[in-house]
Amino acid sequence: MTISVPATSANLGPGFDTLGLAVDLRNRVEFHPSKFFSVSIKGEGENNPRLKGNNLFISIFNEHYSRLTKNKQNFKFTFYNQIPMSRGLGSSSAVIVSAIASAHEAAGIRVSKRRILNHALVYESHPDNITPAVMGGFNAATIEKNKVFSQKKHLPDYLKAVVVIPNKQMNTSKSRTVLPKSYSKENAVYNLSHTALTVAAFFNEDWEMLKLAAQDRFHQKARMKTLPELFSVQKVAYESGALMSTLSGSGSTFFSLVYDDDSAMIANRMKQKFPDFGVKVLDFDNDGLIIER
Ligand SMILES: Nc1ncnc2c1ncn2[C@@H]1O[C@H](COP(=O)(O)OP(=O)(O)O)[C@@H](O)[C@H]1O
Ligand SMILES: N[C@@H](CCOP(=O)(O)O)C(=O)O
Repeated sequence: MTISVPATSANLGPGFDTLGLAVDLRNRVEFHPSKFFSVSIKGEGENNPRLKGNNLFISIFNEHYSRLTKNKQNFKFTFYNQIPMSRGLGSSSAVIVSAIASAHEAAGIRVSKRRILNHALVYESHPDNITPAVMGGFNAATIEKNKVFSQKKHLPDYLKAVVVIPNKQMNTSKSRTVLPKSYSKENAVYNLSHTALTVAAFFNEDWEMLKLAAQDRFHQKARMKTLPELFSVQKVAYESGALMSTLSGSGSTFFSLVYDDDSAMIANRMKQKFPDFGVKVLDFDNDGLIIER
């Protein structure tokens, strides 16, 4: 059995804990029952000994597998990881979603994507990464009574993501501690109106509106100050024609949405200006969680 889940870019400027989209960079896991438990990792995390044992995936998988089957069974897991960890591309969401889906598959129980998403909320309290990780595309999401309610927009092929990935890791829970404890009414209204406009621009495919809409007063500045080159990354992205350019999740990656025709030029500019950072041009992902039986 193979399960794969895409990377995600959350917040998209003003939509803190609300907006997110999926990009075509996937973590894939293959597994089968085995006499002995084993973990093999290829790609991101392959040199991290902490991931070879009871990592986040394994603990969530075990929790769900024993809840569903009341059995103890060993599995051999092989992970093919493309999503860099703690860089704001939703690696933890991908792991959470794939562990829950894998446990259901291993137990022979078919569940809806919506059910998997609601289980994922137990491990990640904000829905902006887990929703596109499960559903694909652009999503606006909220939580009511411990359930995720969301709306998805399919993203067209003529748009691409240019992601600039610094070496510096930014742990999400740590990065949430640098945020203000409260916001003025003026700033709250600012983010509310810009989030509404961002959502409308995505749904109406008014891409030229995104630069204005995707401005934020809640979280980006405080986080970007911990890696000030990110201000230059955003400036170069906009000078080069990016349609929107925002801190990806809690960082450190910077996400730009661009026209396909501009993507190679913008990526090359980024590579020239920021030679120490990784730069990738990615398709958007409209599938989310994929289960191959
Ligand atoms: N492939 C993976 N396998 C196991 N655990 C992972 C993997 N990717 C991420 N994690 C877990 O998620 C944590 C990173 O989560 P977080 O700081 O929220 O970063 P991100 O922005 O990438 O989601 C890692 O420290 C690790 O515990
Ligand atoms: N809304 C969250 C998003 C975190 O995304 P991640 O990819 O950095 O885990 C936040 O801003 O903290």
